[in-house]
Amino acid sequence: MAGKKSETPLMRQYNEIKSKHPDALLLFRVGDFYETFGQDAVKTSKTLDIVLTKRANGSASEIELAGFPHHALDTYLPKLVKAGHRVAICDQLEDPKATKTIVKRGVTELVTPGVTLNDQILKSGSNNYLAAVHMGKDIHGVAFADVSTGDFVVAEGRPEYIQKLIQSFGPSEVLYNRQKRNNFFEVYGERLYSYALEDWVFQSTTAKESLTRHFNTVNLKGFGIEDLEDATIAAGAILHYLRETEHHRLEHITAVSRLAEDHHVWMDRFTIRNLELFHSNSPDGVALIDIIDRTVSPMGARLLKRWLALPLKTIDEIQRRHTAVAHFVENPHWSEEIRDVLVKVHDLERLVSKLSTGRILPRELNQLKFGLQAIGEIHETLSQENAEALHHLQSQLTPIPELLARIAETIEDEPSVHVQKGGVIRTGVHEELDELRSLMKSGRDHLELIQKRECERTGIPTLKIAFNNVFGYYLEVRNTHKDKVPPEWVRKQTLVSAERYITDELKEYESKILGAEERSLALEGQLYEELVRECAKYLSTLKKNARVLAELDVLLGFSSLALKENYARPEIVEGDTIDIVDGRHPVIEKRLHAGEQYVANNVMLNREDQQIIMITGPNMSGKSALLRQTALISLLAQMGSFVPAKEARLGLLDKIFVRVGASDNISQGESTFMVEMTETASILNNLSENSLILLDEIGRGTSTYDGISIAWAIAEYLHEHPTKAKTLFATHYHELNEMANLFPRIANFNVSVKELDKEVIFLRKLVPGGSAHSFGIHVAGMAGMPKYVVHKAEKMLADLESTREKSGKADPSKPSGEMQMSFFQLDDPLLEELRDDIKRVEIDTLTPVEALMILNEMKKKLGEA
Ligand SMILES: Nc1ncnc2c1ncn2[C@@H]1O[C@H](COP(=O)(O)OP(=O)(O)OP(=O)(O)O)[C@@H](O)[C@H]1O
Repeated sequence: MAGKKSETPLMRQYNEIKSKHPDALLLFRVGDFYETFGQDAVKTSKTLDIVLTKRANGSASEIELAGFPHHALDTYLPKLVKAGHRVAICDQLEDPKATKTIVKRGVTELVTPGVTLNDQILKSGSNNYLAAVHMGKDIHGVAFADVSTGDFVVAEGRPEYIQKLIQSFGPSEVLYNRQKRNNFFEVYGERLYSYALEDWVFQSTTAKESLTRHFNTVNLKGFGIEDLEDATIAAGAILHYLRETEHHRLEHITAVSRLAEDHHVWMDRFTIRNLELFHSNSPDGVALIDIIDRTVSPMGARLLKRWLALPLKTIDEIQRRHTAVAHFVENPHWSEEIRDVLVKVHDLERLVSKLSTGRILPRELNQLKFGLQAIGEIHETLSQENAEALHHLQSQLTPIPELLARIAETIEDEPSVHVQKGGVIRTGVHEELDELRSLMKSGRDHLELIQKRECERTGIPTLKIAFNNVFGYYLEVRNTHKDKVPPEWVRKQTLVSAERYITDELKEYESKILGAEERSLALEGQLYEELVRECAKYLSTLKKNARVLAELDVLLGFSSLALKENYARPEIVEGDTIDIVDGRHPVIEKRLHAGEQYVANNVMLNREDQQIIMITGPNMSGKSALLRQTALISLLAQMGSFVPAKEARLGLLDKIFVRVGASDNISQGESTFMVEMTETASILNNLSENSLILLDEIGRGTSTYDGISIAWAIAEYLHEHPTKAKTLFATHYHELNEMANLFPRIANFNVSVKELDKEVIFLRKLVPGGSAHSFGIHVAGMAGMPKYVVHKAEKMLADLESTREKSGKADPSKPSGEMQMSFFQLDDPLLEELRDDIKRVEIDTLTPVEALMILNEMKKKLGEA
């Protein structure tokens, strides 16, 4: 305990530092070791599988202890952080030799899952985001920062939007306001790695001050976030946390940018999950990103993820990307050459961050050199091509030949790992350094001469000169030759089989050599720092270059994908058509067994005459694949990629919704019908004219009639809704085929199968028309059900169908008067008035209280009638 009299000074110092970081594991540097004590030691020994010991705590009490050598930090730190610990690294802040009292110590870095620059913790192709969420009254603000790349973005909007962003960005750590803990977990769930900050951090003025101070600006107007109060507060919380974790050199965070909700295609988190964009939903599955990622640099891989999470909505920008990809596709050899150069760029973005924080290693400076070389070459190649499509990239790429030359002239080709070890700065860079080095060399040469001379003089053949830290250079004599040692040698140490001696001459040269060495190392360190500072002047140009190279990498990746997988350039058109010829599912087509061929299909949707396609077909026929491929083709197109189809004419989408009937999600433990309905309800409340909606077996989470009725009602709602959102509805309720007769913009298609002697052969071709029955029993047979079960089921079905036909009841496909009546076609005057009331309501600006008042008003009208 702090302040206890019996405590050793070391433990007193430890306790004092630990009290400032109670929730972090404190790695306390003692000599060559990092030590942990008490509960920290218990956790550390468990996580790292190292020995837990006990030692007297300077008093009668004992304390647990676990430690490891300081050079093992790179191995152990990632393990601790990946196990979910926050780790405070406490170093010795002064040379122990320079002080007579206890060495000064302090925390130099607090490493948490969301804040780290450690290459062993970071994944090269992914960003490592720290997020902060500020929950305003109705609007939430979010900020994402990746200290390893300098990325810093903010957004604000309704909680669903922020949830979706959090899902897309996948932060490693999320900061929130301790006072709003319950609310935070209610909205964002318990699965995130989160950390609570105090309420005062989430204040508008504090945040603004901290941001303007960081960016050295008067206000935040230049970043376009001035009016985003909640987002600004979140961004402020991030900066606060970075300071708290001892990250003070953040010059590489050069700007904060705003993610505008209306700039990108809206996909909610259910859609992202159901389309398996980033993760597959089955253990052995493959996600879309795994198929489309053909990038060759980590920066490209990260940018691709960003593009996939945020597909574009502006025709010009999308077409600019397509045109560049087309250019690469048309010039494959030339493109491959650029890719070969890009491979050499390394992770320029992360190198820039290391520059800014001053933690760049000599060989990383050489990587920067190769990156600069590559930039020069690529710039040159792009300029020669002089293609309109590439102008945008070429014009933003800025070679920095002077910096390239400076690094090349200064750093050795094969420098040692740490500058403290020397051997980093080239000869010819600094006169004094060269002199010191030759002094060291001649000193060492002279030592060799001494050794030779004394060998001859004394007749000791095995005499050798060596060095240790305790008494410097010495002469070592094996015991057998002890008697030949001259009297002027001074004995320093006796070993089992040898003795060690020093001489005046040896010490004279030692001081020359050591003095030169010390001075030369100091000088190298100084020159290295100067170079790093010089490089840091180019931070923002380097960052911009990194960004351009990342974009180039992604576009080249798209072209490689297009060539290898036979993708075509989509035509982006004004209007609302989706017209895909011979479309394929990008992931499934790669996962078929040998000999199987993916069957391509056409899909045509528009708001005028084919708004909703009702797709029936037996289980396993390929309905889900068809639905998803339609969304994925649009999504790929709006990211800037070519698409797996022969042709595609695509009107821009602004929202994509995918919902899957409950039982398809059973593996995720979310099979309740309630989840299915909640997810679907959120689509119906967020429709837009350019939405694409995919409903896969919606309604099957409940009994058949319930399910058919709900599916029917949803399809009818979508048809009647003024947005006329394009919809693909997969179902094995063939009863829904009746809807095509009643609603002009609903069309029936089925995924065809051939029946041969009660065998079902999947043809996987989408053809017009409904299907007569559900084939479920055939599939049961295929699945190896005992024959008895299959026959019994066939008989039961036949019986049920004949009973139903006789009674003519409860079949929504033979609509009763009520079923046919559409909500929007009611002709009762009172209901009409109510309908008008509803239509007048402006949901966007409606407060809950106003909604209640309107409802009350309507109830009154109904009561009076
Ligand atoms: N067009 C296609 N060409 C070749 N194989 C396909 C095609 N579409 C689907 N498949 C194969 O069929 C399998 C089942 O497809 P899918 O899941 O789309 O069927 P489904 O009709 O939705 O079935 P369920 O109703 O049981 O969910 C896929 O995993 C894939 O292997």
